[in-house]
Amino acid sequence: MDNKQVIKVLSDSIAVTSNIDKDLFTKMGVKRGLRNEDHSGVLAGLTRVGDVVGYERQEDGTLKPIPGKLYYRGIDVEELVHGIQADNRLGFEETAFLLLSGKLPTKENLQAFSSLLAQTMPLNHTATMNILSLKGKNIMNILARSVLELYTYDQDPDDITPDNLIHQSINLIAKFPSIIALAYQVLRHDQQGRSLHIRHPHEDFSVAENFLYMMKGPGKYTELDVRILDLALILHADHGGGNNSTFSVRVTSSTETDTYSAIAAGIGSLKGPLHGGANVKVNGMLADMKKNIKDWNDVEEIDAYLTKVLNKEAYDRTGLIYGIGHAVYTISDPRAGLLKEMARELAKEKGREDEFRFMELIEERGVEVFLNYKKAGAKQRTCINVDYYSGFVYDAIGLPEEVFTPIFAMARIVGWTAHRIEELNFSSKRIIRPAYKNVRPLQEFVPMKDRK
Ligand SMILES: CC(=O)SCCNC(=O)CCNC(=O)[C@H](O)C(C)(C)COP(=O)(O)OP(=O)(O)OC[C@H]1O[C@@H](n2cnc3c(N)ncnc32)[C@H](O)[C@@H]1OP(=O)(O)O
Ligand SMILES: O=C([O-])CC(=O)C(=O)O
Repeated sequence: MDNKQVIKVLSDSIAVTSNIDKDLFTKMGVKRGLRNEDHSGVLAGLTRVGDVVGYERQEDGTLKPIPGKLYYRGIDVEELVHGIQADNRLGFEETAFLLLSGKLPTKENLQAFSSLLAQTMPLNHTATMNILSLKGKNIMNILARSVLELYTYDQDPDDITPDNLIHQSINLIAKFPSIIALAYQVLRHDQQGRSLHIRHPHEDFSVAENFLYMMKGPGKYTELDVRILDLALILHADHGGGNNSTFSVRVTSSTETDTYSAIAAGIGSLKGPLHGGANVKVNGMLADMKKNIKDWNDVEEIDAYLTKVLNKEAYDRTGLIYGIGHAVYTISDPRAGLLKEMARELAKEKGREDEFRFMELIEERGVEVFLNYKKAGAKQRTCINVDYYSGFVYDAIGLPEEVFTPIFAMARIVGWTAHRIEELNFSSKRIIRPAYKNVRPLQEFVPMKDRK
C-alpha cells in the first residue's frame, strides 16, 4: 500500500466514523452547537464585559425577535458611537479603555492610555526580523504565529497576576496593527514583487491612523478613511462571551495557560469563514455576483443567483450566503446599521454609489430568499451581520482583502483580553469542561492476524 492509498483508506473512513445523525442530538437532549431548539444559545457563563441582545423571552417561553442591541460594559454601543461622533473625536482607544477597565476614561485617563498604546506599537528588532522570515499567504496565520513568538520576548509570559495581564493586554492591543501591517508589506513584497516598506508608527497618531499610515504611507489616506476605520474598530471590539473566538479564549484561559496561547486560539477561531473570515467571503461573493448578474436592479436575477448559492450551485458551493444570519440577532445587527451609515457616505466620496445600491438590494433579497428557502429550519427573522458591509468599507478606503479579517482581530483583541482577565479573576471560577456522550457502540479488539 503506497502513501496515497493509506490517505484514501483513512479519508474514506471519515464518512462513517464522523457521521452523527442530527436526530440523535434531539433524542439524547444534546444541544447541537450549544444551541437550544429555538436557536437561542445555551447559557454557558456569566460576564460583565459585553452583552448581545437579539430577542426577548416571552412569558410562554417563546422568543420575540427585537432590533439588536450591543452593550459594552453596560453602555449601548449606538450611544457610545454617537457620543464620540458628536464630539468629533476618534473612539477606539476610549472603547478599549472602557472594555478593559469597566469605566469610561476621563480626559486624563484617555490621554495617558492612548499615549501608552502608541508608544507600545513599535515592534522590536527580533520581532520584525521574525515576521520578515515568516512565509505564508494568510495574515491570520502569520498573526497567530507572531503572537506565539511574543511569548519568547516576554520576561514573565506565564504570570497571570492582574498587573501582568493588563501589561500583556496593552502590549497585544498595541502590537496587532504593527504585526498585521508588516505581515502585509512582506506578503506584498514576496508575492507581488513590490518594494518593502517598514513604517515606524507615530506616537501622536491614533491606532486607526497608524494602521493606515503603516499600510499605505503618508498622504495616501483621507480623514474620512481614518474615521471609518476607527468606527469599524469600535464596532468589532467585543461581542460578549459566547461568540466562538471569545469563547475559545475563555475555554483556553480557564486552564490558566499563558496569554499568548489563549489569544492564538482566538485568532484561529476568528479566521474561520463562519466567523470573522466571513468578511472575505462576502467580498468574493459580491465580486461573483457583479460578474454574473447583468442587471443590478433586477430582483428576479438576484433571487435566482441567491437560490443557486443556497442550492450549492454558485459561488463557493457551501450553501451559505455570507454576511447573512446570526446566532443571536434577529431583526438587526446594530453594528451593520452603523457601518452602513458610514459606507453610504464613503460610497458617495469614492464614486461607488451604484455598487452600494446593489449591495442594499442584495441585503434585502438575501434575507427574504434565505427565510423562504429555509422555512421552519430558520429563525423567525434574520438579518445581515457586521461582516456584510465591512469588506466594502475596507475596500473603499483602499485596504486589501488580505487584511480584512486581521482588522477584525485588531479590534477583537480588546474583547479577548477583557474576557480572559475576567475568566481568570472571578471568585467562583472553574475549568471549562463540558461532557460529550459517546454514541459509538463498543467493539471487540481483534488480534492482527484475524483482521480483514
Ligand atoms: C462576526 C460574525 O461572526 S457574524 C457571522 C459571520 N458569518 C457569516 O456571515 C456566514 C453566513 N452565516 C452563517 O453561516 C450563520 O448564519 C451563522 C454561522 C452566522 C449562524 O449560524 P446559526 O447560529 O446556526 O444560525 P441559525 O440558528 O439561524 O441557523 C439555522 C439554519 O440556517 C442555516 N443558515 C444560517 N445562516 C445561513 C446563511 N447565511 N446561508 C445559508 N444557511 C444559513 C444554518 O446553517 C442552520 O442550518 P441547520 O439547521 O441545517 O444547521
Ligand atoms: O456573536 C457571534 O456569534 C459572532 C459575532 O457577531 C461576533 O463575534 O462579532
